[in-house]
Amino acid sequence: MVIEIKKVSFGYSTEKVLHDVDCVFEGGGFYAVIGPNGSGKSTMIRLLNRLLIPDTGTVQVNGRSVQDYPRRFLAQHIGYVPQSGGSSANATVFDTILLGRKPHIKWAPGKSDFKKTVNIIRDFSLEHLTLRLTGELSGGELQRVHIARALVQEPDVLILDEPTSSLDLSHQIEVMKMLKEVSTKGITVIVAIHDLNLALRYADQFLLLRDGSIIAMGDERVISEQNLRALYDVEVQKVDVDGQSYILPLLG
Ligand SMILES: Nc1ncnc2c1ncn2[C@@H]1O[C@H](COP(=O)(O)OP(=O)(O)OP(=O)(O)O)[C@@H](O)[C@H]1O
Repeated sequence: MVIEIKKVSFGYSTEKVLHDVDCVFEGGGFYAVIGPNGSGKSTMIRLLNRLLIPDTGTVQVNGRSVQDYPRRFLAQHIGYVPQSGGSSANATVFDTILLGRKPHIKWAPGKSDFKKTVNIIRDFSLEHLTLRLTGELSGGELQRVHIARALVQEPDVLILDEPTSSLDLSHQIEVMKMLKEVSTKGITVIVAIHDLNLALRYADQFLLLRDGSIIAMGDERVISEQNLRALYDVEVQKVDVDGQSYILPLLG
């Protein structure tokens, strides 16, 4: 599934937040959207599944405007995990994750919906929490539950807004590895993320947003010292350790 943003501008009020944004997300890529606070990352990814509508320009899914698709189609094919994880009713972890199957269920969950739910719970090692209410979880546990719910939906495109923001180091790696794995199976993964080193390690395409405009897009070479200085006004060094690039901020 290919998603294309064509000459999109958007503002919540008269002031524009995105200016003439043009970019293509190809099927199976792992895209990291990077930029300072308020640069428009969340806004941009919310346009992809029609949570927001462009003021000008279009968002196209497989060559057709996203506005022309029925809601159910988008729910089946595009998964979205908002920044805060999204509100969920105070249901059990099991029911919350099972809800990810909702776009595929006619009137009641079938055997395969339960099986997929059990499998994803195992993949995320959430077995000990299945009967816990979501309101009783820690921020990181809840974030993993919401990512599991998005994965059980089996979308073609998975959009996540800062999916590792509440996670400890080992769970950050677990989640990014899992996203990498699903992208290798052909699912397009798009994450807004502040952690440049996690992005560099797992994503394969990078989109740099500054003040609502894309200043660079491409492979890991766009995460350059020069571009990061332009983005954050901070001096950094890009270093190589055993063939893997890392960004080292030079703290003043
Ligand atoms: N619902 C809203 N109503 C009005 N303005 C908004 C709304 N949501 C975001 N904005 C504004 O739009 C701009 C872009 O916000 P956005 O959330 O897209 O940035 P971001 O790059 O995701 O930031 P962060 O890294 O802090 O999450 C900001 O100036 C923000 O204040």
